[in-house]
Amino acid sequence: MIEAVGLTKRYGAKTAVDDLSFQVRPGAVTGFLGPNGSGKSTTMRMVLGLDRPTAGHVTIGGHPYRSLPNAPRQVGALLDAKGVHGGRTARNHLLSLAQLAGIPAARVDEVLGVVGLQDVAKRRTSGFSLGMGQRLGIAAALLGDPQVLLFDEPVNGLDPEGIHWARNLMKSLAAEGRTVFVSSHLMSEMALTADHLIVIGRGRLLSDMSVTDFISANSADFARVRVPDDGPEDRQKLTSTLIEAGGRVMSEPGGALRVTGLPLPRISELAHKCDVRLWELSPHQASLEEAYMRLTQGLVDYRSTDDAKAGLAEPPPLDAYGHPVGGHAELPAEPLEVPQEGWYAPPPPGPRPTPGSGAPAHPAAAEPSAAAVEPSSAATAGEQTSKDPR
Ligand SMILES: Nc1ncnc2c1ncn2[C@@H]1O[C@H](COP(=O)(O)OP(=O)(O)OP(=O)(O)O)[C@@H](O)[C@H]1O
Repeated sequence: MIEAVGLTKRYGAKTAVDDLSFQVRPGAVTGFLGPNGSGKSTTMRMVLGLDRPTAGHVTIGGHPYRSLPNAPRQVGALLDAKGVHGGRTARNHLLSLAQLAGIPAARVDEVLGVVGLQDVAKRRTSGFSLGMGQRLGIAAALLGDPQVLLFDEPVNGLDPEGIHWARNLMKSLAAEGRTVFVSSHLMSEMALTADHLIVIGRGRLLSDMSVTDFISANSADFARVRVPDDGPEDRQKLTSTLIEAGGRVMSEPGGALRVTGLPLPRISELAHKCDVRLWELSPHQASLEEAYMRLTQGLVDYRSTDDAKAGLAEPPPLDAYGHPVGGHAELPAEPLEVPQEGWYAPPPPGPRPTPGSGAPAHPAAAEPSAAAVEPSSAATAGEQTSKDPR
């Protein structure tokens, strides 16, 4: 088992990992998710003794990596598939790692077969594709037949067949009772591979639960409701009615409403009761990808200014004037004031301005924009390949 307690890493003013506590158990694949720069690699380097924590500690089987007897036989890791000596053949690269760790040469041919590189074993690694490099890194991690395995973005560069293979490999390693800790940006991939998820953002723990719990907690059914475009008052009236009936209502980009907590027939009934015509009433399920993006929203360091995925972000609620208010996902529970005039030019928050003061020209405009340790092996895990200049 890997156990982190209060794990913290600062680089000058930058806190890469912030008071992180978690356990990674044997017999399961644990996915380690977070946006770019959220601290996944730094955490893995600290697990492998390549970076020294600023505070807290992390152990494998109760010991810091550096105190483990014959660590390469106990822990295998793929951190950076590019960290291979390009002049060596794949086989020689693995042989040198095996020799350093006292692993018999026969194991090299075994792992080359496991990762499907037996036919290119005598080729220099400088000519390897990204996917071949990843496979070589995975072979290096498996070399010592370790009980604990860490893989940093192992499917990076793999083709669909390779991704499928890597997924099955992780699962079978876990089924053998090993501890498998895999980082990824891809929620969709982790949902298929992992049994347990640890999600971080800006170095902090956001979620630590089984995939099953994550699904039931995050992929709630919802209804999409749309009223005619020329009926903003109807939209408002329906929103108030649905909230009064116990529903949760959120604005979606494009003017639709996302309703949870009420079955479709009840929504239809309520719309009929308050005399609002519907253009759309359809059942949906929030995807895990969407749930993950919502979870990490606001903790993403690098995002394109026109990132289409920003559209998946749940928009904050709107106040009575159509402006976002902080904090909660629902529209305010109080019935909303429906301005009798000027709906298309709602006043900004604060003191009410005089009409025509430059507020958004349409309710939608008032909504938010959418709302290895050298291919790493156990054999090399103790080497100083870290960015941390100690
Ligand atoms: N040696 C270092 N010196 C200074 N800052 C660093 C160093 N290593 C990492 N960082 C910073 O720490 C933060 C976390 O980086 P890290 O590589 O751990 O994130 P990550 O989640 O693995 O990102 P990615 O998914 O992009 O690989 C980033 O802001 C990064 O710039």
